[in-house]
Amino acid sequence: MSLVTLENLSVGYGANEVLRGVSLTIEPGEIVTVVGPNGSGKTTLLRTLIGAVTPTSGHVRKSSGLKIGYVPQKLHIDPTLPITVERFLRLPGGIARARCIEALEQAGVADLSRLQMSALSGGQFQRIMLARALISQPNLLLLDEATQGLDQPGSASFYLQIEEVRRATGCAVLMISHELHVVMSASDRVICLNGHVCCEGTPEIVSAAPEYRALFGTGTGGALALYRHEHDHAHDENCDHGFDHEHSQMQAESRTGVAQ
Ligand SMILES: Nc1ncnc2c1ncn2[C@@H]1O[C@H](COP(=O)(O)OP(=O)(O)OP(=O)(O)O)[C@@H](O)[C@H]1O
Repeated sequence: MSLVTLENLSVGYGANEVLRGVSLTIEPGEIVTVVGPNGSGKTTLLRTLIGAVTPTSGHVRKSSGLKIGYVPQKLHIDPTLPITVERFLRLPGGIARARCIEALEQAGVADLSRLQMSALSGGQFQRIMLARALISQPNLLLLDEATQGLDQPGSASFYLQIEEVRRATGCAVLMISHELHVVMSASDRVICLNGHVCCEGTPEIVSAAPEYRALFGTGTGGALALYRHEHDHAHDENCDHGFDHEHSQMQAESRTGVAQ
């Protein structure tokens, strides 16, 4: 049974309809990446999943026993606040120390528990956010641009950790990222969102960074050209991702790891 099923979901803020007719499923244990241009509704999709936004129409069906862990796009902690990593993770109350340590281990940062939150590097901070999301032992992990601000090795390492978390816990992962060349190596499926689901398919690894940069620099059309479009639906006039299916001959490697 699917962990989550979205049926014909539409979401808006006042008169601004951000998502329309979105249908998708998340299966247990799969890693799914959502790509799409700025403002295409990616964050809104995640926020709808966690119940922070109410859909205007359609349904969100969750399997019984679904537990979601959420790593938000940004979390600001007052740098003058003296608080250790362990204390921060146990803040909600009732969290056993052993569970806290286990989550830190799953996030690959067991050695950071005694550090001050203000002393963490950007990459370490995100690992702590990951540990925080893992504390409740979720079977669905949502990541919203979780590597924003990290350098490429930092991002690659973070996503390898996500794969390790999936291997160790069996949780499904739904993540948003712009770093397609890194993220897609870890993804089973990519969903292209632009208000609606433009298309979805299996990702391919882009081998050469210059090609990646060239494509990424061309905006949405380039970014979305990074994976093969394996769908067979006809595009309607609302789909404006600007991708020419006849010119998708990207150099790609087999699923061996992150791009160089
Ligand atoms: N709380 C809100 N109130 C009103 N409008 C909002 C709110 N949150 C998002 N929007 C609008 O909804 C649209 C989609 O925003 P959303 O953050 O979901 O897109 P996104 O694809 O995640 O964008 P980005 O890639 O820039 O993070 C944007 O036009 C945004 O201005």
